[in-house]
Parts: sequence; structure tokens; C-alpha cells
Amino acid sequence: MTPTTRSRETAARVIAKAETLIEALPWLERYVGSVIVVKYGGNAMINDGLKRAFADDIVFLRRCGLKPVVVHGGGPQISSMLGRLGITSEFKGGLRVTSPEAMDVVRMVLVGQVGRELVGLLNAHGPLAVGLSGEDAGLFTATRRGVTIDGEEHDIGLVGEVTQVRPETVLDLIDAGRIPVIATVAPDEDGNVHNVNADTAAGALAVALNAERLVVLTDVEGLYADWPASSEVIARISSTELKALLPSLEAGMIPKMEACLQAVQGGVDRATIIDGRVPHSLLLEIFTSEGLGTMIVPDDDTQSVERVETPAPLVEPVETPPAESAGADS
Ligand SMILES: Nc1ncnc2c1ncn2[C@@H]1O[C@H](COP(=O)(O)OP(=O)(O)O)[C@@H](O)[C@H]1O
Ligand SMILES: CC(=O)N[C@@H](CCC(=O)OP(=O)(O)O)C(=O)O
Repeated sequence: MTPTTRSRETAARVIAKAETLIEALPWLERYVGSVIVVKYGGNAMINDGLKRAFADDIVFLRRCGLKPVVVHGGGPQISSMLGRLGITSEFKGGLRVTSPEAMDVVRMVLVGQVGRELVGLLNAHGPLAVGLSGEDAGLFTATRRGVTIDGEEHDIGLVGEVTQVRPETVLDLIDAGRIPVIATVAPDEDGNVHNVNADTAAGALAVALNAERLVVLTDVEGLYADWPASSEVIARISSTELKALLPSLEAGMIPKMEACLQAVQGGVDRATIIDGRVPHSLLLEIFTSEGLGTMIVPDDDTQSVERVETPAPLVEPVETPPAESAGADS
């Protein structure tokens, strides 16, 4: 057998990885055993590589002893299927106007297509993920809602808000070591199935599960201070500051921010919007000190991010090898 060699540069690169790994320690200690609700928006499901990276991150969290719960969207996928069927999509206040005909498509795409695909990607790692919808074991009860635009109330069809959560099934799955993957269609009290925005459902579920974190993956870097004029991202905002900002928000950001507000006001420590187009953005958000995106914190936030200290560097910087020996190391 021919011996293989390793250059000092290669060794230095490998050793530097220890810094990244050890940076995760305080976060692991903080979140081990915690429920983390992760909302995966349809706009962030851009390609197979990104979807696989998302599934890897979720399994990584689970294998580290955290308890991730996935709530998925699928807005673009629903619009695409509606288009193929010749049904036009209309949104009001960031919510899809949902006719009974469109509702069948919403249910089919969310439960039968997007949910199934995510379950499959997660289960490539082992028998971990179980898909369910708001209809299963009474998980969500919805109440029909409209939207108010410029002071005027609009009917948007079979669209619901979550008015009751029965989290027992999700908790059972978590206790069994599984990863629940939830599609957000939900019956009202009479059993009529409604279309619930996935952000709205994720916020309600995070509160009901007493989750530590709500993390929302979307297709922008975070909440832009002055969208669409500028791409300056708000890094951190309190619930009162966000409340004041809500009337100025547009499109899909409205239900997203309402959900984050609901979560934080309902006892979730922090809600974060992150860029799902960045591979492994979820891992960066949970396990590193810097974080990306926009973090919504309670007004009386006492858990400053900075409070969790990164341990001292594990390794001393490696000296640059003398030129003549570079590449000849073994
Ligand atoms: N202030 C804002 N900051 C960032 N994005 C905004 C803002 N206001 C509206 N948006 C829009 O909200 C979209 C995200 O919501 P949405 O399309 O529903 O995504 P998802 O499928 O991830 O739920 C962004 O792509 C952007 O077009
Ligand atoms: C009422 C309402 O708007 N429901 C959404 C449900 C899917 C969703 O929320 O998907 P994203 O997270 O990808 O936007 C819809 O029909 O598009």
C-alpha cells in the first residue's frame, strides 16, 4: 500500500473546524431537550439540494437531542397546481382567496405532495418523520376568517385561523423520538376543512407546545426595514416595536410577522425569520452566536443573545510551515 500524505495547510484547515464545532456547545447545552418549531416556507423550497440540506439540518437537530417540529407551507406549489388546472390564484392581505374548488387543491398539494416529499427526505436518514395535518387527531380547529384592508372587511372564502390546538399527538411523536411534519389544513367545528396559512399555524403550534424557538425559513434575508426600497435587514426587534410596524407590512410578510408576534406574546422565547435560500441557515441560526435574519424578542427580554458565551478557542493557531517542507508532511 502506498502511504498517503497530508500537507500542513490541510491539517490547519481540519484543526480550524474544531472552532466551529466548539462554538455550538453553549447552544447545544441551552437547547437540548427543547421543542423548536421550524416553519419551512414554500418559497424557500427552491431546489432539491436546498430541500435536502433542510432535511439534514432537521435531522441534525434531532440527533443532537433537540426536538424539532416542522410546519411546512407550499404557497408556490399550490399556485402552480391551480394554474395547471386553470384556476387563478388571488391573494388578499397575504392570504389566498380559497374557493371550495381551490380548497381541494390546497389540501391535495400540502398533504399529498409537499408534506410527503419532506417526510421522504427526512426518512432518508432513518425512520424519523411522521406527516400529519391539522385534521389528524383534532390537531387544529379552525375558525373562518376574513381580512381587513384599508378598514374594509373582505371575505376570502375557506380560510381559517387556528382557534384551538390539541398538541397531544405531536407530543406523543416527539416523545417517541420522531419528527412531526405538519400540513396546515384544518377543520372548523362542523368538520369543514379550511386553508390555514402556514405561518399562522406555526405560531399557534409553537405557543401550544410551549416551544423555546420559532424559526421561519423564507426567501428573503429577513424583515426589511423599508421593503422594497431598501434591503437593510432588521436584526432584532421587540414585540411592541413589531406591533407598531405591522400596518405598514405587505404580502406574505403580514401573516409571518403576525405569527411571530403571537408566538413571542404567547411565551415563545424568540421567533426568527431566516433566509431559507442559504444552505444550512437553520443550523447557523441555532448553533452559532451571530445568527442571520430577523429576531423578534419579548419586550422584557432578559435572555440577551450575547449572554451565551463562546468558549475560549480550543486550538492555538497553526504556524505556517516553512516553504521547503510544505506538501511533504505525512
Ligand atoms: N418588509 C418586508 N421584508 C421582507 N419581505 C417582505 C416585506 N414585505 C413583504 N415582503 C414579501 O414577503 C415575502 C415572504 O413571504 P411569502 O411569499 O409568503 O413566503 P413563504 O413562502 O416563505 O411563506 C418576501 O418574498 C417578500 O416579497
Ligand atoms: C390562507 C393561505 O394563504 N394559505 C396558504 C397555505 C400555504 C402556505 O402558507 O404556504 P407558504 O408558507 O409557502 O406561503 C396558501 O394557500 O398559499
